[in-house]
Amino acid sequence: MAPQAHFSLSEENEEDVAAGEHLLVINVGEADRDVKFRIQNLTKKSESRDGGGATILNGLSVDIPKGVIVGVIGPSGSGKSTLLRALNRLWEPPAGTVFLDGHDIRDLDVLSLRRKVGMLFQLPVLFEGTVADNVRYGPQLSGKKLTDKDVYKLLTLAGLDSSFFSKTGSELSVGQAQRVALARTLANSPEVLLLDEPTSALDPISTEHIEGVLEKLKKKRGMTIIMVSHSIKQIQRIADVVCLLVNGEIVEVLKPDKLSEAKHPMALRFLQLSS
Ligand SMILES: Nc1ncnc2c1ncn2[C@@H]1O[C@H](COP(=O)(O)OP(=O)(O)OP(=O)(O)O)[C@@H](O)[C@H]1O
Repeated sequence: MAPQAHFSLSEENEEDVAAGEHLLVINVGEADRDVKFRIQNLTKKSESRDGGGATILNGLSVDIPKGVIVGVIGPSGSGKSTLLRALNRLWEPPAGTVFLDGHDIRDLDVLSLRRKVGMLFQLPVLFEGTVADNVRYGPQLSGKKLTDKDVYKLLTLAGLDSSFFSKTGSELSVGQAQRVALARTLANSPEVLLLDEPTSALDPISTEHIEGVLEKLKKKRGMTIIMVSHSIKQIQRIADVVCLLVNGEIVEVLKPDKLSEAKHPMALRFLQLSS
């Protein structure tokens, strides 16, 4: 059964609060649920010659539990993509700020990190060659050749039938290409999926397909999914918890059906204008 998501501002952990860390805890109603990602005082400034760049992420701290779908929403420029990109080192977070299963991601081999933590972007970019070539790409990098059957299985998982196997990128709609990109990511057997507005360029049917796949991945494989979306409705359909990001800080963590209870003035304004 899907966890009953609820949120608490961490009065539970006074030591952490005293240390100024982990003020926000995502609690999914199971006390011993493992933390998949621990983000601890993550800060990023834009680069400037005088060293005094603008703050993009501002001491962000949050624990992401295993096997949940976390929605990340917030105004444009609030740092959502920057946060996602830190989690598989598309930019290097400072040491001691991002932990996967308790390991500082800076200490992990970057390619194996990216296999474990797959990412899907707003617009799919397929490599040259067939759909099957694309799906085989990741495992091939680590010396593993997927059989045709493996490829068919992955296509099915991503909601595509066998007729797509030999097609090339130019023969696909954006929605179909996004599902191929998903199959290609899933070929690496990731434990976490980072999704940066994965359906914003898709029609409602393709969107429904992708959302269905994500829910299945969570339920059947216990995958942890962190999804940035501008669609409050989408977040309400599939997320277990929602992080509201404003000016590089997570200002609220709420259940999707409790978004109207947000207290932060900017978060409230954003939610009012988005609904
Ligand atoms: N490498 C960089 N150098 C300088 N500034 C950057 C860099 N990357 C992002 N920014 C700035 O950081 C801020 C946050 O950007 P980010 O793309 O993370 O926001 P976002 O919340 O995902 O926005 P959107 O919803 O519009 O996609 C923006 O002001 C952006 O211009």
